[in-house]
Amino acid sequence: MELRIRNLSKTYANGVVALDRVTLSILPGMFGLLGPNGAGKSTLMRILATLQECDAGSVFLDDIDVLDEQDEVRRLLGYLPQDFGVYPKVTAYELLDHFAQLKGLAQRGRRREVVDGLLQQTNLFEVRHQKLGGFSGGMRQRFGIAQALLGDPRLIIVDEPTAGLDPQERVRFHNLLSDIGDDRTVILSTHIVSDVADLCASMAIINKGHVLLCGEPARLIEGIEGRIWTRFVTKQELPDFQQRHTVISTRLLSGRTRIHVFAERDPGEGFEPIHPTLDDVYFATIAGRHNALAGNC
Ligand SMILES: Nc1ncnc2c1ncn2[C@@H]1O[C@H](COP(=O)(O)OP(=O)(O)OP(=O)(O)O)[C@@H](O)[C@H]1O
Repeated sequence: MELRIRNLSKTYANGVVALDRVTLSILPGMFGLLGPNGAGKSTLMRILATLQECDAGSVFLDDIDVLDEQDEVRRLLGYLPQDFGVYPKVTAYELLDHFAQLKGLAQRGRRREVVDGLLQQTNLFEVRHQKLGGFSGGMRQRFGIAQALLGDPRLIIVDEPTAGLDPQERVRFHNLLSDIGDDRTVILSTHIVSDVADLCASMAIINKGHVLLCGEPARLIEGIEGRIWTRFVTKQELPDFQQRHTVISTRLLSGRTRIHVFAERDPGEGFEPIHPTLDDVYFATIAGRHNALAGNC
């Protein structure tokens, strides 16, 4: 299903503008919503999940008015919130079975089939009789996906799902998300660039409530080819380079500081050109240096 968000705005009672005329079109497949903490991602996800009201704008899922026809949307929606809590003293099977009942799966045999199927799909079948309190972060997140998939939703929203996962769990979780994104619309909100680079066919970067950039990751990377330059600097040299160049990122590499700068032409001073990555797209955009390619959001 296609999700069309138009001029969506939200200001909290304390005056914080969390979303400012956000406009995005999201097609089936995996869509990455990338932005730093506080960018407005969770606010947007909660509004799309019908859990929070906006001040202005419209959202349509095909021809369903998301802001108005909430029951209809909830039937089609799976949501994994950022702060997904579980009851520590019940088992994975028991809690999923409980959620399935809440979703309206009344018939016991059918419910068992669905619950077993989801536990298998999320690789939790072997541990289904263990208490959720003993689950690792990765297992909990996979359980979160299992509950989000109840009712076979067409739109799935996952909010910062990989934060805190170890590398192995992250890969496992990525594989799971990639499977479910095959035939559904999945929105992945994250501040981790590699989540989007690994998984998403299309993406947007959001900061301070504004959509700064959107498009296909590969195209966006092509768009800054030839404009990212790198060199090592000492810690003492760094402030001077930051003053004279548009330094978009600094990273320690084997104890030395490697900087990336955004520049239309060779900045000299020993800088070398490099092939950009999605990290460079992200940091250049957040630094306010790269919004010429906003594309058709
Ligand atoms: N209930 C609230 N009342 C007031 N301000 C809020 C509320 N919820 C969020 N904010 C503020 O709105 C802005 C956007 O927050 P939001 O949680 O949507 O961002 P985010 O991109 O999801 O960041 P994070 O990853 O830290 O959750 C932030 O400045 C935040 O402090």
